[in-house]
Amino acid sequence: MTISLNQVGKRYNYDWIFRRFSFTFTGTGHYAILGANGSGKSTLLQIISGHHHHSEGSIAYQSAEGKTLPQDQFFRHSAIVAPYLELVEEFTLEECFGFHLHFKSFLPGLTPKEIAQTVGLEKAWRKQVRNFSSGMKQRARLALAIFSDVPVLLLDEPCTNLDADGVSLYQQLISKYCSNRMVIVSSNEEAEYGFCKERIHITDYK
Ligand SMILES: Nc1ncnc2c1ncn2[C@@H]1O[C@H](COP(=O)(O)OP(=O)(O)OP(=O)(O)O)[C@@H](O)[C@H]1O
Repeated sequence: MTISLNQVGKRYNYDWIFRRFSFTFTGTGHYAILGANGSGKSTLLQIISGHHHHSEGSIAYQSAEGKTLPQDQFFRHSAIVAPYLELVEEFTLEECFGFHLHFKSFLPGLTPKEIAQTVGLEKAWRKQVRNFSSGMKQRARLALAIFSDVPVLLLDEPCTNLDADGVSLYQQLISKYCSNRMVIVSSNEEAEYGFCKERIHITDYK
């Protein structure tokens, strides 16, 4: 997968958040988008994911086979973790995973129950999401994204609400399941993006 941004800018009303952002994300690269609070990291990630529109410039997506993908098809090839993405509160974890499987498959070789176990949620299998702690919800979000069989992972503050064990689990999952996929992390925390060789400072594009 290749994601090419050319002179991309985003404006809210009269305020430009960033401008003239040109960058190509390729293959199995691991990228960190860095910057202070409010600098536009999440906004850039949401533009890449297609959740937000950019105000100027262009974005092109190309599959590994060299086919151009329309922006509205990119979600089929990517998975996102972000604090603002809600899980369905009425579902149990089992139902949550079942619902997710209508849209995306999990990586081969693991059952949903094994995935729940891997992220420490085996006891929550039949519990409604509304009764999860904030850290349990984050573990569920991470599981749904990292175990999705997609070539691109977009991670916005992926360790939000995780305890020390949770952060260590995140790092293990990244190292075990993400070496052969593109990962883009928007973060201020070294523990979240330490594995990313490529660093992008959003403040360079003001
Ligand atoms: N819907 C919106 N309307 C107006 N301004 C917005 C909107 N969404 C975001 N912004 C502004 O865009 C700027 C960038 O926000 P963004 O959430 O991308 O920052 P961030 O770098 O991810 O911050 P943090 O590190 O705090 O998560 C902020 O000034 C924010 O107020």
